[in-house]
Amino acid sequence: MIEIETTGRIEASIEVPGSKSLTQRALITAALAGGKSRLIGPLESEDTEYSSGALAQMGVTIEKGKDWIIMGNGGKVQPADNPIFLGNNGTATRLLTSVAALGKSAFIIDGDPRMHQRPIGPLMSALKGWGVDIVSVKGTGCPPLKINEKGLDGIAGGETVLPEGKSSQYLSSLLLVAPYAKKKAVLRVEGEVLSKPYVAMTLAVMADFGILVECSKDYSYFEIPQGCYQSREYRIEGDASNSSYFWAAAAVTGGTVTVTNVPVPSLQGDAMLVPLLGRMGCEVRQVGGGISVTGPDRLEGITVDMGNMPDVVPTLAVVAAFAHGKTVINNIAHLRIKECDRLSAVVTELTRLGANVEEKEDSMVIHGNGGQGLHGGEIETYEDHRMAMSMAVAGLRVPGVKITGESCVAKSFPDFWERFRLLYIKG
Ligand SMILES: O=C(O)C1=C[C@@H](OP(=O)(O)O)[C@@H](O)[C@H](O)C1
Ligand SMILES: C=C(OP(=O)(O)O)C(=O)O
Repeated sequence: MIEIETTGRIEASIEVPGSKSLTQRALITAALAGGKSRLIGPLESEDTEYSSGALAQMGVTIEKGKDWIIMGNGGKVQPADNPIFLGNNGTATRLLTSVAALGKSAFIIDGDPRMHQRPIGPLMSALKGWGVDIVSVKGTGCPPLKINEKGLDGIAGGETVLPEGKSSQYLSSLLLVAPYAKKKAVLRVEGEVLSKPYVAMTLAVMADFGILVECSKDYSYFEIPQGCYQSREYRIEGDASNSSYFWAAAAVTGGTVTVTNVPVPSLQGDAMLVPLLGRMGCEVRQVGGGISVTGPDRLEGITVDMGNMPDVVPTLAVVAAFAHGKTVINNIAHLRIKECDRLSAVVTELTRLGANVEEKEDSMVIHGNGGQGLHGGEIETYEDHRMAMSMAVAGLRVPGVKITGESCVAKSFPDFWERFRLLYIKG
């Protein structure tokens, strides 16, 4: 357990580790490329360890130093001797399922008990439409999965339908492997696509590695050309989701924090948290290659649709607890299928600290009164890194906030606590 210390106005400048989403995408495109790629500034964490380990099981050579060197296999995925275990890494589970489907042998994709509750049925259905043999072992539409048990070979391609876009990871997964289908791949998506900026990020990384996808503006239709990714040197942006805790620290203490390595514009949709902090009263500026946030004397509540940036909802909710007036966060039902049921967890833990918060089916309402009446407490983190990191921000203003299960930050930000401590321990 960690107890956070309260502090006055924070003045800090920080370089955050590389983006989890970009690292995993670039790993996959580099692994499927022909030739040698170099990733500059990749994220070293539990989740990226799972992804790179899985790709190594599929025969890809990855040398990890400060940069990562990847020898691409040109799309020739090798058999894995053992099941591929991905913990609670939703991104890798969804993205690498399709990579395994490119292989000619059987694969088992598995994860931890929470991953056994996180759906993947819509992706399975779309892959079946491309001729892939894939089953959910327990018949739950969740992992573990068996792929290619009948000895079918690769992805046939043609047209398929993704029946639901509640996780953008289904769509990213299909797009990343589609160039390697035997016939040109076409993809139709039914229903609203949530977390859209992650799809844009996938398309951008594919383009950077030489594959240009044609699509409709609303992401309901895609045509993916056949081809092979081109190996290259690729620089990973700092992680915007993980920067959010530092920007939020500035917002709630009335100080200034500059994150030096999340650029404007960023490939990461979560960088759009910054304008939301601006709407709440913060001053936001582009500084060199980074973004600076200064907290105001008085934060104001806002109404916002966060369907496109689920991972920074806990951060905004914590800031809202220090604002004046009501903050309504809409369109966030997909928070319920993350590392934990994050919608419910955020409401429960903010309530534990004395905040007035309502949980609705797909939204939450925070009734802020400038942080008055908030008090300390032992925060449960539900093995969810974002719960731990976001609730720590409250402890900068409220005495006695203790974070239990703090090691869960290893998923995306192993040295988070060392860096966060620098905000309140001086010298
Ligand atoms: O593609 C990605 O890298 C991610 C997509 C998002 O998931 P959903 O699309 O399931 O909302 C996000 O929550 C996750 O942390 C990373
Ligand atoms: C939801 C997250 O990750 P994933 O879906 O990859 O487990 C996250 O990092 O907040």
